[in-house]
Amino acid sequence: MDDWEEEGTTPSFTPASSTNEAPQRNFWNGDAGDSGKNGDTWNQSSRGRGGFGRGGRGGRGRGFRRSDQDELNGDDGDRGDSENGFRGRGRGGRGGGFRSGGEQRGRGGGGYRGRDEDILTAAGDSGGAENKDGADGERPKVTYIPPSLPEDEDSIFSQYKMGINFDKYDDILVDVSGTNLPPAILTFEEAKLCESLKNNISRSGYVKPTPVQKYGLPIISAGRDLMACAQTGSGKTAAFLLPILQQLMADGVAASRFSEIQEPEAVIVAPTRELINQIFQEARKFAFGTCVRPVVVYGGVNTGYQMREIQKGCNVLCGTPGRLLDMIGRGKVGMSKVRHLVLDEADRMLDMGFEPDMRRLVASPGMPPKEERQTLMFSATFPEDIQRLAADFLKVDYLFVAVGVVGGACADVEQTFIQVTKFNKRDKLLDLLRTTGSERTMVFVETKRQADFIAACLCQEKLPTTSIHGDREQREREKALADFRSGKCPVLVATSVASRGLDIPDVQHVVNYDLPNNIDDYVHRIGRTGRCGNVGRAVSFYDPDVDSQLARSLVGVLSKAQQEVPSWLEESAFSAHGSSSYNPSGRTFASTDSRKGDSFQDRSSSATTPAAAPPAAAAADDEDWE
Ligand SMILES: Nc1ncnc2c1ncn2[C@@H]1O[C@H](COP(=O)(O)OP(=O)(O)OP(=O)(O)O)[C@@H](O)[C@H]1O
Repeated sequence: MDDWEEEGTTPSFTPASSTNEAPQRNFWNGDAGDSGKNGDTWNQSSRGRGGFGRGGRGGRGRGFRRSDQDELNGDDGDRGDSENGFRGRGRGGRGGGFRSGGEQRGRGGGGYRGRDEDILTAAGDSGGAENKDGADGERPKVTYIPPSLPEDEDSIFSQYKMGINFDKYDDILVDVSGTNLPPAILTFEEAKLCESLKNNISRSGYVKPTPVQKYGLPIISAGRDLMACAQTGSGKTAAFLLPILQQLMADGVAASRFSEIQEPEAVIVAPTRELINQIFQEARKFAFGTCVRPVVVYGGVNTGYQMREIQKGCNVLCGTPGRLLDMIGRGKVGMSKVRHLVLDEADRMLDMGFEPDMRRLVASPGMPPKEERQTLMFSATFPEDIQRLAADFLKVDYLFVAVGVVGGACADVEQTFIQVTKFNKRDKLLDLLRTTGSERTMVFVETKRQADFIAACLCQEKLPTTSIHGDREQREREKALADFRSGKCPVLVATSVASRGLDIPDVQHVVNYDLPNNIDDYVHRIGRTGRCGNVGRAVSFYDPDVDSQLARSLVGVLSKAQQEVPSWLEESAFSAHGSSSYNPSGRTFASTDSRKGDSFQDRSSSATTPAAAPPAAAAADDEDWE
């Protein structure tokens, strides 16, 4: 264990498993840890931009830095079986197949952590479930049982307030491609939902559907497969939950305790524990008062507890991939009744980290083939290469819905950039946070240790701060989120583990202390604010020494969100990539169903509303900036 993480706490920052020495040192301006001088080492090890290229999927700057890899696979990856594990492409992961829990072997336990490295497991992440009752001999049994969820209606239906720009959703261009498109709905009434669902929708404060819901509901109700891309915070979760629940209720499914193996009708997967938990809570809300029972399984929580929850009856199983596969492997859930399979954050679920798990999931015993199930994919970003891969999981005639610019940032987020150096960024952060007062702010950093370090520094400066990252225990992660949500700690320092999907009310501000190394991550991170028609602000620290590879994509995102592009950023983009293909002018719309690149257009019809079809140059333009 790295001494960095062993001791000391701060008034409100208490990373129990990974406490650090920060309070004893003058970290803010001092020379410990990642400050200037030593920061060199720190930064070099953690910001190696060149590492882990994606091969075959280039062009979007989606390379993986060491820390990304670690974060992605260690916890963001959230393979229940491989927390903190290192996972590279094609590492074989779980060893495939479905063994019983007892047979599953440990993940190599322990791990090596050098001073400037995050955890690398000695034996990779092969095999096994996270909680094997100590079977691997080295990992302590996971005992954490999350607190019971509130049962009272007020808590269940606590609402995210619609913002002043909610009605502007109506102006966003929507492009649907594929054949035999079901007509979009304009109101929830048109969706022909059953009474209990309608009541739950109105109790949730939903008055009218967002664009992705207007198109998604009828498409899903018609039984079609769907790939949907819509901006962050625009209601994708309800877009898939409502029609699935409607279908289950119409079919009269009901949870039954009387079966040893539970066979859910719907399976939903998402890449992080917090996100899947959130989706589960949304499902629980919409299913309130009905016979449909959602259950959630994810890593970091006692497996026995989750098995007991499943055994109480399970119609909608929400899970992170590792724990879900573990439950299947243990024979606690069967897949033979699955009619709806949802991949939320689908581009991440099919990215290098999770693709093998997704393939295992669809190949798991009993899982109906794609022709016999409905597969739904949702995200705010959908790179073309991932779309092509996704087609393996979808029926040939799947529909593609693009709300606005595929991969575009939410226009309700005001994006600004500050040029920094590694020597002055901490002071800049402090200056910034001093002006934001008690505004709820998420600060994204690159590494887990950086998260602890910055959080400790901020606490030392009397800014109540907490942190979330993959080295924290699940109990701590959930506590950190709860403290942030409640406002006890209005600043949350996070790694990319918190970049996708989290829907936390009143986050006014996102700070990219370290910019991510790919543009999609940027779009998801800043999407933690400016949700559901609310406005938000994102401030990104741009260090020309390390961030220039992102400049061009950033200019593209800013332009397309009709935001001011700083001239220095434009220059940086220009010089980083040459002038021949540089085109900062943002189009207002681009449908990027990857099938349009080939002969698909001949086979499909395409509807673009409310405005005219995109200009023919749009596709080429899209290529330009990505
Ligand atoms: N029709 C609606 N009316 C009012 N509020 C809504 C509506 N649809 C969704 N919401 C609320 O908007 C918020 C954002 O929705 P959601 O989390 O589903 O966004 P998302 O598109 O999945 O975002 P992300 O891309 O970040 O995952 C939630 O609090 C949700 O309850």
